[in-house]
Amino acid sequence: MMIASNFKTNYTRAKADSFIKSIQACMTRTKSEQEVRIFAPFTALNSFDEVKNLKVGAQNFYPVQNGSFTGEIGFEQLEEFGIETVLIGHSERRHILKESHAFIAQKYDFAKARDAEIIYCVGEPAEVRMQGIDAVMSYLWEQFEGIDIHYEKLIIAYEPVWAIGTGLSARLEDIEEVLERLREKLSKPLLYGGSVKVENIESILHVKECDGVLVGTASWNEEAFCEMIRIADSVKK
Ligand SMILES: O=C(CO)COP(=O)(O)O
Repeated sequence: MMIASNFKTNYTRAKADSFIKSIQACMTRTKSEQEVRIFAPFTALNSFDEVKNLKVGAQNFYPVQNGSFTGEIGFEQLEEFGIETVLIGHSERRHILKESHAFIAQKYDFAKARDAEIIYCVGEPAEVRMQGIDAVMSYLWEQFEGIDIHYEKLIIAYEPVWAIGTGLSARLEDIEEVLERLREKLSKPLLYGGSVKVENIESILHVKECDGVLVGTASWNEEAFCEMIRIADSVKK
């Protein structure tokens, strides 16, 4: 399974380096078999390759190799650190930073053309959830418009917007229902994100179509993130 941490706009370079080295040690000590990803801020990127199943990824990028786009980070700047996994379509980029779906799809195609691993994020806002599962699925499938769902290195993260950062994850039956409906058309790994923490990760990972988690807040504590990885190692599916 995949256990991913999204640092969002947190951690200095020094603290991120210490965190990542701590997780490397944790995975070596526990002989973890999980695929672990840490999405650190750009300033914290470096080449961390001591543990084969731990990769540091980028939370964002501008869809060019390089060029004249003041303030942006292109793929050339990611490749310098051996970054080969990216987040695309996170709800905070869609709803806070107002990134259009067309631009998200453009980033997707760019990353795919560079053979990057992509964690593609989808999720509905509360007002859609209140209209019921059919409205939720209609909203989610719109987020796949123009997205190659057969791309070999695609991983999908279902993150209901209303569960992100609230401390209240979606109910297990809601997670199961959405993942099962996504599975009707998608063959790639399905992650859940939205207030995952030590206390609920085991039950979430036992959800039938759940192949892992994408964690924000609770993963910013290295002991907690190491414990989540250990719990994932204990889950037999
Ligand atoms: O956005 C998320 C991961 O990308 C989830 O954040 P929280 O775990 O803080 O709800």
